[in-house]
Amino acid sequence: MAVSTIEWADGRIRMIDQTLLPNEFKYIYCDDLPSTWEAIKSLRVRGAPAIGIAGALGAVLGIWNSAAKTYEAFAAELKSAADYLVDRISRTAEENRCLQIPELKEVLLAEALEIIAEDKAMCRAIGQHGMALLNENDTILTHCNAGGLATSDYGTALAVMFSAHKAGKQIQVYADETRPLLQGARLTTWELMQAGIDVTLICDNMAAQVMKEGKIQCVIVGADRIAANGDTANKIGTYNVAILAEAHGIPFYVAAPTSTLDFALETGAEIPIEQRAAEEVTKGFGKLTAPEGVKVYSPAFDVTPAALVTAIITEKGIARAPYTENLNALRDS
Ligand SMILES: CSC[C@@H](O)[C@@H](O)C(=O)COP(=O)(O)O
Repeated sequence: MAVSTIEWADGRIRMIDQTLLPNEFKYIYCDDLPSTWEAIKSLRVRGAPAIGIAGALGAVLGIWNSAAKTYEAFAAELKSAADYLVDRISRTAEENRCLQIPELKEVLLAEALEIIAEDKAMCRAIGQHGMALLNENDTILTHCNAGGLATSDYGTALAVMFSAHKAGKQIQVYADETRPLLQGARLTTWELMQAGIDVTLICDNMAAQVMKEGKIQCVIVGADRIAANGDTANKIGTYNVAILAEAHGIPFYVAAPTSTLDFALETGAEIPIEQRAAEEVTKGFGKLTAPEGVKVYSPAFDVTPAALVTAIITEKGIARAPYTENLNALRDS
């Protein structure tokens, strides 16, 4: 994407308010921890990598106006900010505890900016590796938004499409709407259209029919967490798509940075699933679409079993089953 999803702007965090897209393109500014937390919680900034960046910049924000005179007082303030949001910044502070506080603030900001730079490089590398899986004139189905808006600028699943398109490959994309918050409809189609990529929007429940009609050559989705055995957590509905892809003999690819791999988890059964508010289902965008008071169950993510994943595209290369060995080898490469 040409626009920057999240960045540091003179002592504040500037981010695109993704809840307003595609109707309104607006930057918002967070100048303290509560506003940063609110932005993450309300999905103004969303997608695993972009949330990580918001956490790192938020921790810096938490101490930017600190009046602490000693490292100990400064570290206590940073800890309460970083505990809440992120830990890489805390480690950096500990490693630089000999510095004067003003210098330390600059070191921490540099670390947060380095996280953004790493994220950008990671996205580009995923794109380069992934585009080798695409053939001329392929149509790809994607779910949710694993694009520039979910990272610092190029995305993971969408990075593959951006890279292929940039390299001159003719590709088309079908984007699942992605109930209940419509990240596919609002964000993925918007990003792809901005890039000039041919995109068609479908409701989630149309994917089987579209596959049956032979319109899809592969599925590419992002991931929020991947267990050691390759089980993959991503936006709710991803598992449905994987089952449909398997039933139609269509390759199902996951694109994610190696930082998404969590080797502490043997399988996806250990991944906790966030529950979201009932109103996101019954009143998503203002209008009540179910009887008032109806019971709602709304898991935000699901876990696709590794057996349904054809390959995992990372910034270090592409891993295939058996994932436990191959992901390990990739991480250490
Ligand atoms: C590039 S990250 C991929 C994911 O974070 C993405 O597909 C997803 O599940 C986003 O969910 P969201 O709730 O919008 O943050």
